[in-house]
Amino acid sequence: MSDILNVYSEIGRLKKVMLHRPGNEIENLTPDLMDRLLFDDIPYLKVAREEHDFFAKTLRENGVEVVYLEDLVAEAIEDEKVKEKFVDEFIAETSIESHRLRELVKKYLLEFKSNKAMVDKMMEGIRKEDIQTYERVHLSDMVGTLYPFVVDPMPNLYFTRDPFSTIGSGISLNHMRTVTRNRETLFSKYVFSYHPDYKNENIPFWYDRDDTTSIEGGDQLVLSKKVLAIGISERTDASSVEKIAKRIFEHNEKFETILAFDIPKKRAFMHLDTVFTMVDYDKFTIHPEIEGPLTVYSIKKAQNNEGIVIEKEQMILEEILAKYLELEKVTLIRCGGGNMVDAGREQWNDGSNTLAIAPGEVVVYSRNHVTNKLLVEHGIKLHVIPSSELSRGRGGPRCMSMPLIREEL
Ligand SMILES: NC(=O)NCCC[C@H](N)C(=O)O
Repeated sequence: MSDILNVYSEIGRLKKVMLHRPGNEIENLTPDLMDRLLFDDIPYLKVAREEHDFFAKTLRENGVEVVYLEDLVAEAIEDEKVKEKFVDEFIAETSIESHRLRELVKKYLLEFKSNKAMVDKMMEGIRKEDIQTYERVHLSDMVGTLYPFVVDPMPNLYFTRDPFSTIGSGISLNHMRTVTRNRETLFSKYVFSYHPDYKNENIPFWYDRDDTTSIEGGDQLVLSKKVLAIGISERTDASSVEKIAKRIFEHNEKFETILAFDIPKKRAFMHLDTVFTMVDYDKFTIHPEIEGPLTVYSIKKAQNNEGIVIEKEQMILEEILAKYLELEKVTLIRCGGGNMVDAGREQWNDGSNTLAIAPGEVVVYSRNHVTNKLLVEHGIKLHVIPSSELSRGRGGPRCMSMPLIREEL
């Protein structure tokens, strides 16, 4: 077992997890930007942070080591050359066209007192006035007059689940559907390429941010050491699932089957984990609205070890899961109890997006009381966290966490 990265299930006791504490990027979210930056409302940062701190405390109190993305990135760029390369790449991925402004932004960033302060600023976004105050320049000839930012904020960073995922002892460094979220993956690239904990570990990358088709972490579920589930969704292309399957099989990882869940392409169901999460060995939450349209394909290594074989599964979901997880029976716990009104409301606020910290033990949002009651009735132990502001970004406890190490089952 690797003690660096080890995730062979969704439910094994969580030992180490990566989070991002919501930062000033939330204070740069404006109504005009919400659509492009994938928010439906503007969270109140002070309360979002309190809620997030409660989440982190809940995890720590249950024996989980919590590390923060922003700290790992700051530690990864200690070497001055790496730091400069990082800043150059970051700037190359902004929309700044003027050479002079690029140089100015580079100088501005490199003059921050600490790496951590610089990284926080990169995440927060750079307003025009930040640069104007720093150096008395007139920016209107360089960037659109009315647009307030030189560099856009990245408000989705607190959803650490998506830009990369730990799968087995490797990493899927994802290529995201949208420009705004793809920028986030640069931070993960530097963590796994340059952080002292990871740089000499020969970590296999199952996917790379330079791949051309998209795949996001909310669609990547590790059901067991033999089975992965990957959503084909609003954010993940079918061809990405085939690509990652080939790479994982070629590397002789333990996984034998990838179940591709083709779900409706819809904002509310952007990733598989917004409608389906594992809560115990044989229990899952599910949003009832996907059960009708859902099609599952199994992907396996070809007999001669060359390529993959894809088959459409003909059974109902409970039977498919029972077959591949080698269980007698699987129970699906329906979001909102299957009532259309409760299900719709609670799925929208991530009622089916639970984070398992041990078999039968999950973190959930307080607001989804109908689904939470049902989980308890099914014998699941709940760790309930406040959820007024965090939920405005359309993600729940699983979306806000990236496991690095889980105990093997
Ligand atoms: N795994 C997840 O479902 N993550 C939630 C991501 C929410 C974010 N606002 C997004 O649209 O990407």
